[in-house]
Amino acid sequence: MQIIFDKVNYLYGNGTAFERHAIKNVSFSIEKGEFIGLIGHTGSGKSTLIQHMNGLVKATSGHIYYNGEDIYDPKYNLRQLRSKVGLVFQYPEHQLFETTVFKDVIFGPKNLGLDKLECELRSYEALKMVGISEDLLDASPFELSGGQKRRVAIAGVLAMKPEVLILDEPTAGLDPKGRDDILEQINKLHQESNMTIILVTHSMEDVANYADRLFVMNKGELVYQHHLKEVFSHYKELEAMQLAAPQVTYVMNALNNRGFKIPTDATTVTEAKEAILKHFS
Ligand SMILES: Nc1ncnc2c1ncn2[C@@H]1O[C@H](COP(=O)(O)OP(=O)(O)OP(=O)(O)O)[C@@H](O)[C@H]1O
Repeated sequence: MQIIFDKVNYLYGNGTAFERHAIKNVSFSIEKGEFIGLIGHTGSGKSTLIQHMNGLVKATSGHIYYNGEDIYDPKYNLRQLRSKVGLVFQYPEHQLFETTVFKDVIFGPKNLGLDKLECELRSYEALKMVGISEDLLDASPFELSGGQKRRVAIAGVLAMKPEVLILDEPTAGLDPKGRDDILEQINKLHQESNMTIILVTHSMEDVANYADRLFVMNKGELVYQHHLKEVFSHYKELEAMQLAAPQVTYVMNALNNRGFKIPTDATTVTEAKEAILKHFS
């Protein structure tokens, strides 16, 4: 699996008085098994960018390659791309509509035209992956808690067996426990099945805990696409984009500025604790 964007531009309302240049000359590649955190201020273009990845939105100019194939080639099978690149929208539970949890999850694989047994197996597997227990399979999705509903919605995408899972703000509106549960499940999927994950979030702490590389969007441009530690070392530039590094980056830099020669690249509380203990022992 590989996704390549080559100088992609997108204009909403192209050629009209309402024209808006939402994606500006964006180029990158994503390899199999990466966990990418995608961050950026409101309106920076994150949602527009991810909708290019499964062909929902077509670039105004530029090229996108999936496994080396140009997705804008007239012969390219976009339907197949959509089953390989699973997109979980913000508040996906708003799209639950079936009478039972199981019927909702099996809807996607059925739509792919797979045989009944395969659809059922995939649905059981997907529900297991997101931690929904068997006693809930016949429940109405509307009887579930907010976190459970969201997990059912994610299972519906996983049942299509995507190679890439893109999640747009999967923790929005959940309580702290619901947030942690969802992120842990996503991380487990990444670790156990080496699934490529693209996580859109406003939380630096979330990306610091889980992502390998960080994509930072600012006013339609992709300004960083590096390893976490590299990006957070530019915390002053991030602030200028109305973003911030994780709290520990500030603590470590403040300690350093006061003469404690501690490495400043810790991104999680655990790493910071270890660096501080090492310094003082
Ligand atoms: N349907 C649309 N028509 C016109 N302009 C749009 C449309 N959707 C988004 N935009 C504009 O395109 C730009 C990028 O929007 P986008 O939703 O991709 O940003 P975002 O980073 O995902 O924001 P958020 O964090 O609020 O979800 C913004 O300036 C937005 O106003």
